[in-house]
Amino acid sequence: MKIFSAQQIYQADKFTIEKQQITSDVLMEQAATKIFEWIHARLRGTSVNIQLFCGIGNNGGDGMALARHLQEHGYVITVHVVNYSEKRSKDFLLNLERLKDRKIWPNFINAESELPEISANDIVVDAIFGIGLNRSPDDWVGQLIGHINASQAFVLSVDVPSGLPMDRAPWNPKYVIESSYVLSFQVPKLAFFLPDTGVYLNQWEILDIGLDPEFLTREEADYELVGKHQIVSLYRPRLKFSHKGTYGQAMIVGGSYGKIGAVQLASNACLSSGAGLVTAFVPQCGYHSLQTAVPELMVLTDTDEHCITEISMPFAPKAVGIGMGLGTKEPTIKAFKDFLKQMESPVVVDADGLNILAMAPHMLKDVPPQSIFTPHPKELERLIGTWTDDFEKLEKAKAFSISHDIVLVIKGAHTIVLYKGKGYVNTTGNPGMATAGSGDVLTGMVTGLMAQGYTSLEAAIFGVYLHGLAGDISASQNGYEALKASDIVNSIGRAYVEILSPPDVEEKEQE
Ligand SMILES: NC(=O)C1=CN([C@@H]2O[C@H](COP(=O)(O)OP(=O)(O)OC[C@H]3O[C@@H](n4cnc5c(N)ncnc54)[C@H](O)[C@@H]3O)[C@@H](O)[C@H]2O)[C@@H](O)CC1
Ligand SMILES: Nc1ncnc2c1ncn2[C@@H]1O[C@H](COP(=O)(O)OP(=O)(O)O)[C@@H](O)[C@H]1O
Ligand SMILES: [K+]
Repeated sequence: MKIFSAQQIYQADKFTIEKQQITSDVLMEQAATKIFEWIHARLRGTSVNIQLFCGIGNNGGDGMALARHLQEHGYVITVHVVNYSEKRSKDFLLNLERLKDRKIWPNFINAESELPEISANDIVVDAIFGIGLNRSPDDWVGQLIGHINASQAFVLSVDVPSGLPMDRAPWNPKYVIESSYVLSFQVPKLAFFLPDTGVYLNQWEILDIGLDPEFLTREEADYELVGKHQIVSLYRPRLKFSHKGTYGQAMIVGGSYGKIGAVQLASNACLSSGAGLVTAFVPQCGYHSLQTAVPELMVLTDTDEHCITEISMPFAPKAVGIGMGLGTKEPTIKAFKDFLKQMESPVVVDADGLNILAMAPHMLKDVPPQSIFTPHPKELERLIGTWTDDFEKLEKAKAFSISHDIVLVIKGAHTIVLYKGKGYVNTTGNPGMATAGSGDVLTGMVTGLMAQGYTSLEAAIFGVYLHGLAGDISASQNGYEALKASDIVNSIGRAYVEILSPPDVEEKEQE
């Protein structure tokens, strides 16, 4: 699913109005009707107090139109107009009049007003600001937002949580609605998926308000939300007359004294993701544990007991994942440097491999094109420097990925894969995966997919989704806290089964 910028959403709006020869208030009515239907399907006329807070732009207009539908169906409503500007939008005014025609008189709130009482049992509809927010809310509006947040009422946001900008961090983190549920129009918004701004919403859902499909199909987006539908289209089926050679020989290089487990996790994940043959290259201290723990694995060792000093590959692997538990000792750095010089096809670089590159950026020129980097936030900062907010981080990361021709996997709650200026936002995974070794598992999986012939970009997108899904399956069985990285490996098989199962009704709708 495409993720459009606010600018593109306004364009879609304009295109739809022109092509379908409708007025803008028809679109607003469609949006408000969809929200009403959503609420009505759940409340079925329950006599709960619904307090609507409406701004004076089109987001507020949506709120006013919704208020009318709610009232017509007998709901108990209070309508507040958050009167933050004299520049009221045309469709807001139209819907204000329609409300007054039905003898509903909103309560106008301005800087001098007392804050309205909100009970924890009320439902708040948040229609103060939408995607048009372009500066900090005034202090009195910010205080009203704080008051709503403190009420503990269920807050349903129209389109976006009010006060949340679409292209930067909030000016004042307290002046943003903490939304229980966001009903967002037509397309998901990037801010929902980034760590600094995603915290303002609990759940979200997309409502189709009838923006023109021609525009939605034709318009290119900088970011895409990756769901099961996209993943299924990347899947490469196993062939009946195949053999292990068909699925490639993968190599996992890493480990140092006390950190052999990282290689074990990655190698196991590589095997379970479907690679035909997997060989681990480790210092000698890792030999026995790996041979015992993973019988399917072949093990090669360095001449050194405790760390890697020279990476010799007696065969040409189809894919290599390197870096987990590697350490950054001088001889290891040299071995890594020689390894990069020797490699021509893309490699997957993780953990200390990335730390070495951050310490010695001149080595970046030796990284084969289309290699995959899988940094967590700290490793990313070492590579690209600090950032002021997530949006700047993404711009810097994109520039890095383009200049080095790297598929950059920015790990997090919503991992984002960047390549050639485009971002792919993942939708699987859970907080149980914030545990030691889960990144090693991802590296093994992505390497295993490359061994099977997936391109770098496909392996990154598919691997990240599969990894998150395996984590979700593990969490559904044992909860978040007990989830260990090895559980993720054990769920890879079920994750494949889930990907290949026919879509259920909800998934079909999202396609
Ligand atoms: N294509 C779509 O997706 C549709 C969008 N609609 C609604 O329209 C909304 C966007 O409406 P608007 O463009 O009118 O913008 P908003 O309703 O988000 O904001 C209203 C206006 O307030 C001003 N403003 C911005 N920040 C301010 C601040 N901090 N203090 C005071 N004033 C400020 C701006 O001039 C802005 O246009 C969407 O979020 C959505 O709710 C719907 O009406 C239907 C169609
Ligand atoms: N809150 C979360 N929600 C979803 N996925 C998460 C969350 N926290 C971590 N993960 C995932 O777990 C992995 C952690 O990787 P990393 O930090 O490198 O772990 P390690 O270095 O211990 O192997 C990443 O793939 C990341 O996306
Ligand atoms: K809103």
